[in-house]
Amino acid sequence: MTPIRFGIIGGSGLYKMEGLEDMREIAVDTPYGAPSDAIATGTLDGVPVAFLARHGRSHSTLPGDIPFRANIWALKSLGVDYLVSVSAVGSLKEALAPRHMALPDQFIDLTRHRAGTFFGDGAVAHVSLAHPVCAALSAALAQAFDDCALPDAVLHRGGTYVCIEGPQFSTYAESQLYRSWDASVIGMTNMPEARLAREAEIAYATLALVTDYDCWHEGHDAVTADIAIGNLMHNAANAQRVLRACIARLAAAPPASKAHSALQQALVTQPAAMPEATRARLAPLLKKYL
Ligand SMILES: CSC[C@H]1O[C@H](OP(=O)(O)O)[C@H](O)[C@@H]1O
Ligand SMILES: Nc1ncnc2[nH]cnc12
Repeated sequence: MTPIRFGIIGGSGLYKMEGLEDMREIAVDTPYGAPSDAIATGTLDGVPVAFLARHGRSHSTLPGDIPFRANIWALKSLGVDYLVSVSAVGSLKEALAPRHMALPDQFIDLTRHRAGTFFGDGAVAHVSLAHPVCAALSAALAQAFDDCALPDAVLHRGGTYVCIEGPQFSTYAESQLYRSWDASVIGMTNMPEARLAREAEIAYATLALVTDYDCWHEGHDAVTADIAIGNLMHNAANAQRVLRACIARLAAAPPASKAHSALQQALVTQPAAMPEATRARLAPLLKKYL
């Protein structure tokens, strides 16, 4: 099968990709079970793309129950090496208002109960997460945003995304704590997604859609799911346009990404020394190192 290099994970409010032609749904079986949903493959303006709804198309999976390893493994096995994650986020800064967009470039991972690595079972690797977002992919998203010239749309470049376990939103004290860390946005899903993408040598970047001011802002009600989804619906069409423009840019000139060689200096156990079953499980990740 021809590799599908460009992947999109849609979060809250983004359950399908508009404009996907010759669409086929693929139920990928992985060593980590089934992904969140069937993966929709097709072409966007002639470019092969794979789309996956992170919580399932009917939004029935909690953030902590998302099969992150199955999702990333499945996309990797299709050939994805550039992955754009779309996520609803709360704002931790006055300047990032609801309905703005942001391109976070750092994460603080406060999740507690999620499987966060493909390695283990006789295979040791330590990838670098110093720069968890692919700068080139994020730049392509920023350029795509400019290409679209969306009236009234605002994009913030950079910033730190705090990933909480959820599913409850934060307490006021927690929200103030994250603000004191100078974090920009808060969500429940980008970790361990970003760390697994790095282990799979997939360039990863998040297009964050600001839906609320969490619960710290005196002039705004504390976030509820209804508030978040309501604001997101206003932004979903814009997000789809930015994604489409981004894919066109990437296809025209796929940028170099350090993520594509993340395992080169990370593998401690050589594949030949790994148990056969582990090597088989990691095959899509290790292919070029075997
Ligand atoms: C419905 S608001 C809370 C929900 O939205 C975000 O999900 P995603 O990143 O998939 O858009 C947030 O992390 C929560 O899961
Ligand atoms: N305030 C918030 N906290 C966590 N996840 C969110 N997703 C959207 N808004 C959020």
